Amino acid sequence: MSPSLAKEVLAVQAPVNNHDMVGHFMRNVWDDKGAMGDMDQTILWGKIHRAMYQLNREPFLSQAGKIMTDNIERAVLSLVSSRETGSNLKWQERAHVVVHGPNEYEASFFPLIRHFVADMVLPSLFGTDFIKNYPDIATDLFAFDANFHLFLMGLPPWIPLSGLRESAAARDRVKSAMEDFHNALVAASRGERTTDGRWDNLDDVSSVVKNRVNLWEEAVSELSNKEACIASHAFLLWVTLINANVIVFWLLFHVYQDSSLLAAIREEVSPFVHIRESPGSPERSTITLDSPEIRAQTPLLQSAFLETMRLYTQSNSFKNVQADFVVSESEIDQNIREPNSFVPKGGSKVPVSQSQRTYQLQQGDMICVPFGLHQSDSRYWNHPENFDGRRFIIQQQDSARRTSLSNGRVSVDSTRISPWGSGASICKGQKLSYREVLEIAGAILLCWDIEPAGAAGWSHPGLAKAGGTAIPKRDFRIRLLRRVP
Ligand code: HEM
Repeated sequence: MSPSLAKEVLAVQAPVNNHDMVGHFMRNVWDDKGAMGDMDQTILWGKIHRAMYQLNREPFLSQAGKIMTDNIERAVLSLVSSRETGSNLKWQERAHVVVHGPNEYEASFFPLIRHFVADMVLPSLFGTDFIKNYPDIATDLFAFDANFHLFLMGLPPWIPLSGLRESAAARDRVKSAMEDFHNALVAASRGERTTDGRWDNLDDVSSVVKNRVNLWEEAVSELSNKEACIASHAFLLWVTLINANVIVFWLLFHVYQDSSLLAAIREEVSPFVHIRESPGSPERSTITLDSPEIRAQTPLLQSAFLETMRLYTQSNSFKNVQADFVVSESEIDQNIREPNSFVPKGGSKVPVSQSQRTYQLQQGDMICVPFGLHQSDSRYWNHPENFDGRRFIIQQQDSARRTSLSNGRVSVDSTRISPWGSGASICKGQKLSYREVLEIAGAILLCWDIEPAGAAGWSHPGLAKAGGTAIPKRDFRIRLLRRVP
């Protein structure tokens, strides 16, 4: 489906929605026993869903963004470290870190990055007590997600397929953690304190999560059980962890193997990552991130980020049509899709008429918009199978902004892909994840040298199925050297 058609089909005012799909999804994937599909849809798609929009708005963005940035500044120099024990650095434990010498380590690349990113972002939404009480929540979430496609098909956990039972058990643990967390927040909002001290510090839970808990609590009093509420919290945890973490990994994977791109990105980002070295006592070295400037002044890093999204996100948007309506493809898309779509007229050829690019959709139709297909369509992209970190860079004639790129005024064109979806169900974590990926990737690129540990060099580890962005098929060991003394 061409981009202009996708935009029209998913436009906020188009008579389509995914409400039935969400009911089906929650039943199969999150095992909510049909509770969400059965509940009052005006409450679900009214105030409860609307509360999710706050994730893309202030004050949430500044508050959560600050917590995340503080976490990155505190942790990036200890991405791997011989001085920290594994107990408080889960990402090191998962990555099987081996210490080779002062400031030199070996680790499994994907688990290291995936868990590091999880530990940076989760407290900004769910607060520190949640992570303290459930330090293995990301591990469980990933174990569940490994068989996401089987759950989506509606397979019951007892089917003897490899790992399905374990994934279902991990899903149950995630749901039970969310229920415990929900109950703790409800108790705290009533002024009750837990006697065991596990939930004494819920002040740093984000406003959005607290608000959602309150709204669900109101709705739950009308419902026979909490299944829908718990599944909804688990869903938020899932969407937080299945894309950005993986994107950071693939972005680093491609940038580190291209020395000229790596050098150019480091040059571009370094004015906004302030490193204070402490030679002789490296544990006292610090970094601080200039968040607004990282978002405003790093077109090359952002182009590489978008290129990573183009190659690895495989988003599909499913919708049911609620009323008949008509959509039209743009002339540009028609010509790209069918370059010979000209018809003879008066001795010459003119583009096909608007009516030939128009489609009638009927109430009851089901639509799937496969964004990932467009992202790999050679009619839209030169050598779409290759990673080209500069692909989204555009010249910006009228901007005073200069970058370190040799050709002067440049910017990024983020309109060519829609990895966050489109329309009413567009990703509500778009802005937070933009900041998350740029800051984490930028800080790691400046603080660490990374090269493959195995003889196979940078050969691609292949792609495995996952609920969100495609993950690597096999382990990839790396050597890391800290650049900050
Ligand atoms: C690079 C990272 C991310 C990508 C590529 C991504 C992509 C997506 C996509 C494709 C959808 C479905 C859109 C549709 O159905 O049309 C979605 C939904 C959603 N995402 Fe993200 N996402 C990312 C990060 C995040 C993060 C970090 C959060 C949480 C803070 C988040 C929260 C959500 C929510 C709440 C929804 C459901 C929206 C709704 O149903 O209205 N996402 N995301």
